[in-house]
Amino acid sequence: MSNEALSFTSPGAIALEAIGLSKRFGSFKALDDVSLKVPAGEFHALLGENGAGKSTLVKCLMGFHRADEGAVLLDGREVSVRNPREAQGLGLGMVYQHFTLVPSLTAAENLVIARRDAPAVIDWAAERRRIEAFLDRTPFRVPLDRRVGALSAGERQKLEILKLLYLDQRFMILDEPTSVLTPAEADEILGHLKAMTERGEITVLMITHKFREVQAFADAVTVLRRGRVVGGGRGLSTREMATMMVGEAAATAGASGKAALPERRAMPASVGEPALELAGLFAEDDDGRPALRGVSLKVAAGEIVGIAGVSGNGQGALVETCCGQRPLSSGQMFVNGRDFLPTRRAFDAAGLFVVPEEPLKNAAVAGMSVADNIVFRRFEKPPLSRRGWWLDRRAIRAAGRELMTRFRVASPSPDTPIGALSGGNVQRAVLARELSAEPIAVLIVANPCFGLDFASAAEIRARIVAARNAGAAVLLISEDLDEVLDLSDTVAVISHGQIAYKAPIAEVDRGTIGIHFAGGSEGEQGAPLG
Ligand SMILES: Nc1ncnc2c1ncn2[C@@H]1O[C@H](COP(=O)(O)OP(=O)(O)OP(=O)(O)O)[C@@H](O)[C@H]1O
Repeated sequence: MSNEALSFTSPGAIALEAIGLSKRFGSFKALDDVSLKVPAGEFHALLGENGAGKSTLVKCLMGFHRADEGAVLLDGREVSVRNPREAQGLGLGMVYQHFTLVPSLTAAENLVIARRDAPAVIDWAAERRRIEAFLDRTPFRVPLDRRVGALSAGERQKLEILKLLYLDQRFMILDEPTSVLTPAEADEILGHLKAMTERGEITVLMITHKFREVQAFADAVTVLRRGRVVGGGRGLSTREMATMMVGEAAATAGASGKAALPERRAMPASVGEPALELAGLFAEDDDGRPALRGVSLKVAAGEIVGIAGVSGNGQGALVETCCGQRPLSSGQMFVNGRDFLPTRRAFDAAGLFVVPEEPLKNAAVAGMSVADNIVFRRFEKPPLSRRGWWLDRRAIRAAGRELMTRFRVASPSPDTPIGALSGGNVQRAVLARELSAEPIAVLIVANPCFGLDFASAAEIRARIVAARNAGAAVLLISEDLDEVLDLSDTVAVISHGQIAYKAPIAEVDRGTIGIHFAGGSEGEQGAPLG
């Protein structure tokens, strides 16, 4: 396979240098003269706020995009990477935010089919020996015979990395590799990678928004801002990195992620009907297995109930059933004491708003413009439409533009298809649509800050608390335990499709939550808390 191409690089870690890379999308310059040097065996972090150009840069390195200008050197020799296959042949591999494994195959089968030189007729016994010998040389352990669909998120992420190592990728690009992991899983995986860099076996370039990980694992950082390199180096403090990313004033407001939270107004003392009540929800996943097994929960007006848990314990199904995207096998949902059936009309009548996770997939139309996506829920109402059917394009554009400014959605124009925005900006646009409505009686949000840079995360969390202060009942479902602990009045843990624990925030301690997390998803060894 790649041996020929790899022959000019040294046997261990590969050094990479990008010189003066520029990339335009139409008239928009996503990368402007970006240079980056990652010596062999370095663990290098790539930072930048949402839309700064991080993904564009690594996509140019991996051959998904062709840079308009600039050069890439591997071990000092210029290479031309025209597509990801060529990147693979040169020893460049990438771990994506989403998993790329085949869920119905076992871990071992996934490794075999990943090989570019996999034979048409596979000698499974020989392959097995080869994989076991390979695994002996790596620190990562995964159950080889288990179907990937039954692996925990941590095990899947290890397998993604093993796949690259199996393919002899010795320059590894990681795009927010820990976003689906518990802090302990993240530390384990990054710790192994760090040790491998120290032994000179691989080089790592990691995109992350987590300063803690940068401080703990990275040897050096490069910071991008609006498509340009604005700083970097070794031994930088969190504050120095934050300032490079967003500028002095914003860094002061948001570096801790907590500073910007508005003061909480006391919850109304009279506890009448809960604004949202879930009563014994049962639902199945796509394979007909139980996903929700009797979820019951009440959320009062002016309260945030935060549901924590290890990824894959029913969070997705819970949000989907509340949105009407997954049928209930049994159970009932009440809003303000009335039976609620999730139809478009019922959402508006009840003042119920939902921000699901992966908003581009679940809450936006990728090919439609940013402005249209933002005003989606108000199309047929004045002033965006007259007599309920005549759409006023100019008013839609103006309303879209106004919300884009308020929620700081960075887009070349209101007419740009939302699918072309960076992940963080899609998130902001969907939040702009759901959080700008008045009044919000019930707000359901899932992983609202997933993939957001620290300043944006602080801003979004502040908006959620503001909605609560204004009287909304908020159901927050988040895999970020710190987020749940920072925002919630009441904390619950979901495990195996059931609410395993629930307590007011004042009575919650991380140890108790850890015990309830530990019943986590299949294959999970418990999910210790960081
Ligand atoms: N295919 C494309 N067409 C048009 N514009 C694009 C395209 N891909 C990226 N962009 C724009 O380039 C800019 C940089 O996007 P990029 O995805 O590289 O940012 P990022 O730093 O990775 O952000 P995030 O942290 O939110 O993932 C954004 O303004 C984005 O809208």
